[in-house]
Amino acid sequence: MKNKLFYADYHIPIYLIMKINSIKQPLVILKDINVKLSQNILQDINLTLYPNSIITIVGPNGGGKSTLLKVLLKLLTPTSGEVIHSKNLRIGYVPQKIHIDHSLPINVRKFLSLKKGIKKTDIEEALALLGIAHLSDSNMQKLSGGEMQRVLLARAILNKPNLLVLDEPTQGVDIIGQAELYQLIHQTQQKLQCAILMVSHDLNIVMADTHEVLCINQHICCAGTPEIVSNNPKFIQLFGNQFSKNIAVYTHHHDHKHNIHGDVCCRSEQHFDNCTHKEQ
Ligand SMILES: Nc1ncnc2c1ncn2[C@@H]1O[C@H](COP(=O)(O)OP(=O)(O)OP(=O)(O)O)[C@@H](O)[C@H]1O
Repeated sequence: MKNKLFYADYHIPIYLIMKINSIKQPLVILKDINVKLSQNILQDINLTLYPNSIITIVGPNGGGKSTLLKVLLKLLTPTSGEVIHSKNLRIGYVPQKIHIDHSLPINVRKFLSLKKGIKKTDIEEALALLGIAHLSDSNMQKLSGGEMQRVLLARAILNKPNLLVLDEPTQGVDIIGQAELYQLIHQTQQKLQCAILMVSHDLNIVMADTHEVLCINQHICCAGTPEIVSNNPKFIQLFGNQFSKNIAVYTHHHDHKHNIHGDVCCRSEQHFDNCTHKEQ
């Protein structure tokens, strides 16, 4: 069980990460994003992504998660608001769905080489990193759900991204395969030292490696560490108490908070509730 006060495997306290982030240049800033199509899809979304951060987006079906990713990727222009990309931003994207024309047989190597400016060595490296070198001559149409997701992930890392955007990366993968795939995503993040923004319904699996959870239902309902979000009444209202309890099994219960300087404050429950320096 991981101690959620610490960042990934490095045992760096989260308050320190927040301090470090404050001096890092953001990769992406979303400012006051609103999307209105036939109805309001997203309202007043503000989000800043920093290098190496791992953020998981959860929310009900139709809550606007995929739309938010499309806005961030500049595939969809928001009705109002601003999307700012850093100059050095390199994005790798795994979409929720991909259409492969069954009348055009294509093998994995050829599929990966369709991406512009990609060298043979980039493809070999990506296949090796994701443990699918043996699939390089396989027909795309014949891949299993898990193999397909690994190939899509391989395609997303061909340009050595510093931000990986994943929209439900375990679609069509069985429960054992899901845990393996998330582990692979985590290893890939460590290897590439990239940030991850991921939509997932499997918060109980991904939370150990997630720094921040955003719960979205048109607007940001709640945000924070998995522990904070899973205890938030708005999250419990959306996902139910049992889901929240399942997540809580993985969390570290602590009786204090740190103020913005990293000092421990508010030890008792009562002080905690009244504390003006709660972690956000
Ligand atoms: N092009 C469009 N025109 C009109 N409405 C749209 C369009 N694209 C998406 N929507 C609507 O926007 C809402 C949010 O869709 P979105 O796909 O972002 O939700 P989501 O949270 O990713 O859902 P899910 O978890 O089911 O994948 C939905 O009600 C959807 O029907």
